[in-house]
Amino acid sequence: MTVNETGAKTRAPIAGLAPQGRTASPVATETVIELKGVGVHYGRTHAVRDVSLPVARNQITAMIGPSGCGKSTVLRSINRMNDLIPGAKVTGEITFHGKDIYGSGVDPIAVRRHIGMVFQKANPFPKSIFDNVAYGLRINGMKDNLADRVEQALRGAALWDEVKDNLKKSALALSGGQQQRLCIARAIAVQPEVLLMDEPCSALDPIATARIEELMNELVKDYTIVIVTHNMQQAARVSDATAFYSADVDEAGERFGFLVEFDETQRLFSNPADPRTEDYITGRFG
Ligand SMILES: Nc1ncnc2c1ncn2[C@@H]1O[C@H](COP(=O)(O)OP(=O)(O)OP(=O)(O)O)[C@@H](O)[C@H]1O
Repeated sequence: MTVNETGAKTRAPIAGLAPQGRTASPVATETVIELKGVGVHYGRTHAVRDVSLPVARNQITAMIGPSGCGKSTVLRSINRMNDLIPGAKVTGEITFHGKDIYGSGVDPIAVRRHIGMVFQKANPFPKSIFDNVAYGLRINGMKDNLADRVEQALRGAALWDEVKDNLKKSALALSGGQQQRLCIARAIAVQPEVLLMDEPCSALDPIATARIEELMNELVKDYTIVIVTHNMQQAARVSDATAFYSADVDEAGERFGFLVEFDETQRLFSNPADPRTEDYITGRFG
């Protein structure tokens, strides 16, 4: 991977993105997840409207945009985390390998096992390092070779060398960056296919942030990643595709978020199709 003058990384282009594919919903050939006309209500508020985009396998898809435009809301809809928020309702369709994750009979817990999540603030359980990583394995009945699985997850999260002699120590004694990598280990322990990351570095210093970004570049070889970030430079550095969201007010005076543009990261940052994207990435927004 290299970084061009816009700061955007240049890895293999997203399969299937046509050169003229400048619409909000270009088609990726190796689509793992697809959002089609997705909207999210919180009670009577239609907070996010009509989002359509594909998420390509073994790519990092970033979601950027101003505060309150619905990035986290959309992210949470991808593994049914919004189900846990009273009054939240998702409309439209979200497919995982072509299957509607909101279809009747689909178990949201099974969805979350395949599509894991890492949150903004590291949230280890008040348990040992080992038990944090083993937690999901135990509740998912993946108890065979538990120690090996925990070790593999900690290695995968680039934390093993730092904690291997202290696995019984409380996870809460780790630094913030280590705690976030522990949460990544906990998420990957159950071998999901997709990792959703909601501003995973926003509480971290630049060194810990760089380690997580490095780690993402490793993880994407095995996982498909969707990241929400406030940090445009981070989106440019780590992602392959970027979705830019914004917010507007409808005729009834209600504020709502929507997708402005989705494209390969390099192109979105160097030659955005929509003037609203350009205003945002050049700092002229608002
Ligand atoms: N649990 C909730 N209950 C009610 N409204 C919510 C809830 N979570 C988010 N919202 C509303 O949905 C809209 C989108 O919020 P969301 O947090 O998804 O945006 P965001 O782009 O991720 O913002 P930020 O960058 O500040 O995290 C906002 O108007 C917000 O107030």
